[in-house]
Amino acid sequence: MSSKQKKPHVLCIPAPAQGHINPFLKLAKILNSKGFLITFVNTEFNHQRLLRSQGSDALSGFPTFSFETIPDGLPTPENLDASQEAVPLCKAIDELFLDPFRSLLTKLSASDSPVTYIVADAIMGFTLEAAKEMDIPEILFWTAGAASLLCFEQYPNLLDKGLMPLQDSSFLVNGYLDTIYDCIPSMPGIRLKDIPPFIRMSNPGDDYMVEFFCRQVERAKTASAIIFNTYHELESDIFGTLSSIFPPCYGIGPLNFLEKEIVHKSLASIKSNLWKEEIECLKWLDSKEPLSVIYVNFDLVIGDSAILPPEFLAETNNRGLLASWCPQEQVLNHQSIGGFLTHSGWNSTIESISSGVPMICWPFYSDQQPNCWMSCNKWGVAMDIDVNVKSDEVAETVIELMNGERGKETRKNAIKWKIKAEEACALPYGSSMVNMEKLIRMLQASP
Ligand SMILES: O=c1ccn([C@@H]2O[C@H](COP(=O)(O)OP(=O)(O)O[C@H]3O[C@H](CO)[C@@H](O)[C@H](O)[C@H]3O)[C@@H](O)[C@H]2O)c(=O)[nH]1
Repeated sequence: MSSKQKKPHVLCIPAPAQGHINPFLKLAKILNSKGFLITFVNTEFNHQRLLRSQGSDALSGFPTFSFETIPDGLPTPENLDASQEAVPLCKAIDELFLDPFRSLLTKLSASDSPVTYIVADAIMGFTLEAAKEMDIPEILFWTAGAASLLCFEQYPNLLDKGLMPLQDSSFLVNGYLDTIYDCIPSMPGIRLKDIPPFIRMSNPGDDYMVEFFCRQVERAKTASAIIFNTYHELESDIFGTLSSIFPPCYGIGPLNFLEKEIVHKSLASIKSNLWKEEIECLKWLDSKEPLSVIYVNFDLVIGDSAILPPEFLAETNNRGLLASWCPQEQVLNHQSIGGFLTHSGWNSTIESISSGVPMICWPFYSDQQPNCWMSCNKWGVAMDIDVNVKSDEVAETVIELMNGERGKETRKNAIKWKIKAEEACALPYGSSMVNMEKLIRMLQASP
């Protein structure tokens, strides 16, 4: 047997969206640097997007790291650079992905180096079925924060208790959503409005997402382990509650820190941005005073670029810069950045925490509401913005974060959690480093 054949072979399969591909690719590069053969599976649509944004050679020529694709079964959208919509994508995942995934596994099984372990996105629960059929062990990766998994796990309880869905849309604004929901022991004080909002109103799209998440959460209970891009100290009590409901759960993040520590330089050209990065913004930031810039990114590129009113452009000319896709981790680590106005996607949250940058959270949907709640209430690293906010309140919050007393406190907390994140990723006994070693031993132990 050649040395290549002796290597354990891990297949990594993220859900087909930017916020899932990013942490998965970091994990895959870490595992590859630790000696694993890697097959990374994207949808054909996203693979083509990666080739367009990264260059046609960027993903090939790595002897132990290869990319494979499966079709998503969806019609090709008109705008090839738009995010795919959540409901049709989740339906496709549930109904169309299993067969092509099975065929891919069969093909790889017949090769010189069959797959020895699968690491699948927790919302790609269908993979567990194929893995079972082919007797390949599987670990799940929940790419959001650990707290959000607990919130989704509450969906059946919320329905059983009749707390959700709301009777009608008046309940969205009559104060009902401020009701404290005291059923999650490690999240005391969480309100109904902080629960992922698919469950609020009954309509075909949201009802589907509720069913989808209930199914994925139930399946996740049957995996051999679940990993998270978070660190134990950040969510220690949440991990305590998770352990009574789910298989062993491990925080192995922030992955951007472990990536820096472990990944071989030879893998540097493998990147996950689906959009081309506009790196010129870094030069612009160089010209700004320390802690003077607020970075705003909502990361919701669904249609064409936003059209901003000319008054806004005139007002911000010379003191603002608009970019459509930036190197976010570098931006957050730039000394001129004093705050981050974010939609509270988990990657943005953990990247901001690991850069010591305080946030203003303006969550849109899904796990973003619990991420916002944790950021503001548990970690004190953010201030939140209400959905029905007026522009002068946004301005007030930004000024408070950048210059006010509350802002100072929030920045102090953000720096504290950044230091704890560094400690979690430190060799040899940081909690995430130890968990990563556990994961590696698990993946090596497969038949
Ligand atoms: O100009 C940009 C904008 C974003 N990013 C990166 O893109 C990722 C965005 O991820 P995230 O902040 O998690 O947002 P979404 O893409 O919206 O993430 C989806 O997936 C996440 C992980 O499961 C969930 O937490 C979110 O709710 C869900 O919308 C991050 O790594 C950013 O660094 C850039 O590099 N440049």
